[in-house]
Amino acid sequence: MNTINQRPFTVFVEGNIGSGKTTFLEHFHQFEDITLLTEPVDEWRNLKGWNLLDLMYKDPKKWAMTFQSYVSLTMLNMHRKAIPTPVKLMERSIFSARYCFVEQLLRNGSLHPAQFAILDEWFNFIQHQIPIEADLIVYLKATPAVVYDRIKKRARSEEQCVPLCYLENLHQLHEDWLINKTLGECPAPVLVLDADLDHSEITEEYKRSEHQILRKAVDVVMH
Ligand SMILES: Cc1cc2cn([C@H]3C[C@H](O)[C@@H](CO)O3)c(=O)nc2[nH]1
Repeated sequence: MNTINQRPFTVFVEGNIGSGKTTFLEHFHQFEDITLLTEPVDEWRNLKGWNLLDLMYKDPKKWAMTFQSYVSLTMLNMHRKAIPTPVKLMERSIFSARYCFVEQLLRNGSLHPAQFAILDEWFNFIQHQIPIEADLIVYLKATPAVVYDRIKKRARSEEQCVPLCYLENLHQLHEDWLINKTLGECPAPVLVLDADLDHSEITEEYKRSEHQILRKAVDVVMH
């Protein structure tokens, strides 16, 4: 790849909590031409000793603004990270931050409209000042009841209080953003995978995206 000015083929992996994004990314560890950028959850769970994720879930009205402003900073860092490979796979994006999570927190009253307005201004500023491009969005589409069960089994402590209705709302926001195109802008073509499939069947489903992603990687490398 011409590393001077050509950007890598960039894929955002999007989906509800528990839809299998980390598992999907791990499937691509086998390819050396792909750099994987997983969601910086550990940074959100320990910023100078503060677990912002836990604070947000425990008292969203008080901490949602703080948490989402830090999420946006860490996601921006990931978008801007220079990588040596022809393909970059990123877990979520500043787009899902804005159109799924921040939107949800406004609608459920955790963000005051004035706080939302500030986060939206930052999102618009970033959009205009720092071009964030993507070539493909892989949408791990899952049924809310399925991800609810997975979250219980995964047992990430901060998430045990997440109710099914939160996941249903987040699911609908993903659908409106990526499928119905009635919410915000969709920055790339969307490949939908059936994320309800369990571990044994999901590898076949991943292979469907593998072809699209790797073929594009060859294009990037060859031109
Ligand atoms: C971009 C973005 C990711 C993201 C994740 N989360 C939460 C959902 C999960 O419980 C956890 C890890 O994805 O963080 C959030 O509240 N707001 C977010 N915004």
